[in-house]
Amino acid sequence: MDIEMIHITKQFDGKQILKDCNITFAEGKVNCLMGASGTGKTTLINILMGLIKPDSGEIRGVQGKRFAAVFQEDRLIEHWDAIKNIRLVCDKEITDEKIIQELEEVAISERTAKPVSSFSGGMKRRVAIVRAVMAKSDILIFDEPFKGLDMELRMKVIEYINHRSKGKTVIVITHDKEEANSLGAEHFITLTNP
Ligand SMILES: Nc1ncnc2c1ncn2[C@@H]1O[C@H](COP(=O)(O)OP(=O)(O)OP(=O)(O)O)[C@@H](O)[C@H]1O
Repeated sequence: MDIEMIHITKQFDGKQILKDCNITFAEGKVNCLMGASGTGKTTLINILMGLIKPDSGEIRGVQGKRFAAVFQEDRLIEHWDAIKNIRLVCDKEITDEKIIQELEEVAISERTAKPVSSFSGGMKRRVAIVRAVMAKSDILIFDEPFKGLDMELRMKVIEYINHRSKGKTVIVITHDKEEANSLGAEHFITLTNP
């Protein structure tokens, strides 16, 4: 079943951010959410995930579904190593070797047992991406996931995501249409100011 967000409205401090917003995300496809800064893309996905309550509106197609997300911030536990950060969301039977193998796919082959506080911004980003991909989920959300990654790493990470998110409903927020195309986006939604 597709995800439907129907008549969603949201105000912050009296300012209307989302006004009667009607959006469908196609099930099992890569959906690309675009729009200028401040049009409420992050707010919309926070509402979708149940992290923010809308002022009004309805959401269909998410009952019993599990979300995993890469937010604009990495949201890692800084004093934990990469493996432990990822393990937090994985099935118990996933081995350290498997996690290391996935990290290698995004070109992290050293420091996996060191606190992520010692990682570069781009390394932290990739740990956050692997963590979301390895989490048990039906709906995978990426909010500007490639910030801080150079072109070569970006391509590597796109390949990794494409390979590992097959069959899931993917929602990616990006300003870059080419990036969306490389991720195989088939469904494009553009938010505008109300
Ligand atoms: N918790 C909050 N309290 C008050 N205002 C907020 C809050 N969260 C978001 N806003 C405001 O809502 C508007 C939309 O923010 P949001 O982050 O959803 O936009 P966006 O489209 O994701 O932007 P960007 O592309 O820059 O990430 C902004 O004007 C922002 O300042």
